[in-house]
This record gives sequence, C-alpha cells and structure tokens, in this order.
Amino acid sequence: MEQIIVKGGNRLRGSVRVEGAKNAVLPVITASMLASEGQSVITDVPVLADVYTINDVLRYMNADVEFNDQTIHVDASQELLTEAPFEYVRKMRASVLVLGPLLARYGHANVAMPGGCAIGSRPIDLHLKGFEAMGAHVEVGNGYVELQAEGRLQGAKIYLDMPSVGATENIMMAAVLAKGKTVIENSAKEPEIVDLANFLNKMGAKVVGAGTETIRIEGVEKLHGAEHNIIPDRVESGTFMIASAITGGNILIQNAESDHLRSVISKLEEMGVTIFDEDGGIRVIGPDKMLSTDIKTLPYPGFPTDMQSQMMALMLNAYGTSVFTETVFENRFMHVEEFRRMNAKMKIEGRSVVIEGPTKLQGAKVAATDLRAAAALILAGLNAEGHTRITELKHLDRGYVDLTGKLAGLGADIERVDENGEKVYQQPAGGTVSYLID
Ligand SMILES: CC(=O)N[C@H]1[C@@H](OP(=O)(O)OP(=O)(O)OC[C@H]2O[C@@H](n3ccc(=O)[nH]c3=O)[C@H](O)[C@@H]2O)O[C@H](CO)[C@@H](O)[C@@H]1O
Ligand SMILES: C=C(OP(=O)(O)O)C(=O)O
Repeated sequence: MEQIIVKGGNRLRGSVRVEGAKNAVLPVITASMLASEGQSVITDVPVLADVYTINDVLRYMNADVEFNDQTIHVDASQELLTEAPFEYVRKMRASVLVLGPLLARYGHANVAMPGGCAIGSRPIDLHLKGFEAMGAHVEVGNGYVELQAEGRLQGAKIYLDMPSVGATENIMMAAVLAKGKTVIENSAKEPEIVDLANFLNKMGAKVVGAGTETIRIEGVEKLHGAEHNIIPDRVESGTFMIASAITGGNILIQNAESDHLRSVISKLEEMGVTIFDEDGGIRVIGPDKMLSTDIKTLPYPGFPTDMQSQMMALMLNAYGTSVFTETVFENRFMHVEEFRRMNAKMKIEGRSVVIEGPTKLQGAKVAATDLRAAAALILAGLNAEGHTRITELKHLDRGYVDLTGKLAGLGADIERVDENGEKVYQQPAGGTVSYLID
C-alpha cells in the first residue's frame, strides 16, 4: 500500500501552477456527448483518476475519446449506447452527469444509481425532478435509474429546492436540446456551472444567466463539437493557499483565480494571512501568529465544503477557539478522528466542530477518509512535529495531480513511497505526465 510521508517544519517558498478544475472538466466531458457532429477538444485537463473514469464511461458508450498532454479529444458523432453500468458509476458519483446528455440526445438513459459515500447520502432526486418536468418518465429499480421520453424533451420551469451543482448541470445539459424554453430557478452559481454553460454555448446552445440564480435555456435542434479550455481548480488553489499559511510560507500560486476564491481569501485574511493578486496568480504569505475564526460552509459564493477539512487543519494552528459548521453535506467530519490521532483538540457538536488552538500537532499514522481529507492530513503533517504517514491515497488521486511532487518543489519534506519503501514519482492515475521530484 502506498503512503505519503511528511516531516513537518519547513516553510514553503516558490511558485506552483494549479491545474484545470476537476469539477469543471467532468461535466464538460459528459456535455461533449451532446454533439451529433464534429469533435470537441478540451484543454488544460488535469491528469486525474476521475478523468480516466469518466473517459472510460464515454468509451463504454461508444464515443471516441483520446487523452494526451492534458488535452482530450471527444468524437461522439456516431450512435451512442444509452447505458452506464454499476462497475463504472460506483467509482465516481459524477458519472450521473451522463443522464442529462443521453436523455437530451436519445430520449433514453439507463444508469446505475451512484449510492452514498463517505461525505453523505447524496441523493439525485432534484436531477430526476427536473427531467420529469421536461417530460421524461423516471423509473428507479434494481439499483438503476431509467429515463424515457416520448420524442424531444419539452422546456419547463424548474425550481430547485436547493442549489445543487450536479442537478443544475444535468438539467442544463438536458434542456439545451429540448423544445422551447427552460428556466432553472434557485440554480447553483459555482464557477464550474459558468464554465459548462460557456462550453455548451460554444457547441451551439443558447444558455444565459449561468452564475446567477436563474438560468434560461432556449433549446436548439442539434449541437456540434467545440474547443474549450478548463477554468483553474479553485480547490487546488485554496489547498496551496493553506499550505503557505500553515507553514508561515510565501508562495505564488500561478493560474489561480482570486474571483473564484473570495470567501476563502476573506477568511484567511481574517486569520492573519497576507494575500494579493500578482502576475496572473495569487501570492500568499503566512503570518507568524494565526488567529481563530468561525466558518460555515454554504453553496457558492459561500465558503466551499470542498475546502472545509483543509481549513480545519489551519484552524488547529490558530490562537483561540474556532467553530466550523458544515451545512452542505450531513457527514463530512470523518477526518476529525484522524486529526485527533495527531493530538488535535477538537469536538464534534451536531453539524459543527469546535477546535481549540493552537495545538502542537504530532506526526502519526493516519488514513485519508475522502478526497479533501487526504489533502487536509498532508497539510496538518506540514505543521506537525516528526513524521506523518498518510494512507488510502486512492482518494487523493481522484482530485490532486501530484500534490506530493508540487509540495516537495516548494520545499516541503515529503515523499510518496510504495509498500517496499521505494519512492513513487508518478501519479498512479497512469497518465502521460510525470512529475520528477529532484
Ligand atoms: C463533481 C462535482 O462537481 N462535485 C462537487 C458537487 O457535488 P454534487 O453536485 O454532488 O453536490 P450538490 O451540490 O448536488 O449537493 C449539495 C447538497 O444537495 C443535496 N442534494 C443534491 C442533489 C439532489 O438531487 N438532492 C439532494 O438532496 C446533496 O446531498 C448535498 O447535501 O458540488 C458539491 C457541493 O459544492 C461539491 O462538494 C462537490 O465537489
Ligand atoms: C466531493 C468532491 O467530489 P465528488 O463530488 O466528485 O465526490 C470533491 O471534489 O471534494
């Protein structure tokens, strides 16, 4: 079993470039299935396990997908299968994002239910409610969801009970080929929604209002392939911001977009971190003394749940009591137990965690419980006495490209080793990119 070994204490310095966003590229790849003519070319694609998974789902459905040099070519102009079996969907929840495109193009989709995961039950009822409003018949049984429409979908007015990112994306992708106008109210406003809308519009769709709470879509007869460059990953950017803050470092995070990180920047500044835009990126300088704060996760533009565990690692270092309240997912505190192994003083109270700081963290053997928890444990390790060993790296590889190599490049004492203790230099996602640690 591979593990990452971090020895705390080094101040990080230098610059690092963030990748294209995982949560933007996954829906863009599924949207490329909507093109009945031409090829789509997607650039600045992160070489991640999740990207390999979604590519395999598309290939299973008969699309031609090539992935080289952070660029994906998709040709979906031939007839596609309208099914996605459990073997594929279980690896990654975002596979449900094939539902909207398949339903829009073929009036049919039969896809395994994604099920729950370590951060909560994560139902897809809002996606299905949207499809039904557009005229699809929905049947759920034997672990599958089957959608069937008579002819073309019909544009509809859809109000989302909560601004679900996935439901907004799926309904948007279904609506672009529907007859007439669709209005999605209380839609998610995340930058990844805007990125998807931009890609759809390049394909010939008519989507307006993405990034606001009302999205309007005028259905068109057909769509064609398009070229698209993926927006920078705001969660990877935020993770490096905390790496700098937690080590009292000074890092330039290139390609990071501060407009997408307002809530994170504002909280870090409150804690004493210095942050400013510089040369197409963000410079982050850690303070000598970190101050405590309270945070509540919320849909965008609120504080992102995907930054909750990393920020908690930083709060362990702050003077005073911090309270972190999670409102987006009902069970995203699994990492708290792992932090406690490192001597953290924290207590779960309902949907909040109370953190007493500062704690002199001690290196320990810990297991990643989900993707962002993996990053958070590494961050805590950067600030702990002695060695921290992090296992269950499959979670990390879903969403971070060579985090070990990048942190080592910034001066961290960190390495990834296999079961024989041999250094591992390449992402196990198995891409064409390898990052050398000197
Ligand atoms: C691939 C991707 O982009 N993943 C992101 C996406 O996940 P995802 O799209 O799954 O997250 P949602 O915004 O849909 O989920 C938010 C909340 O709504 C609930 N819900 C959602 C849909 C539904 O039909 N019914 C329902 O009750 C969920 O259980 C959760 O409590 O947004 C999350 C919230 O910012 C992020 O943490 C994930 O990293
Ligand atoms: C929860 C996440 O992703 P997913 O929705 O793919 O599980 C994440 O990116 O932190």
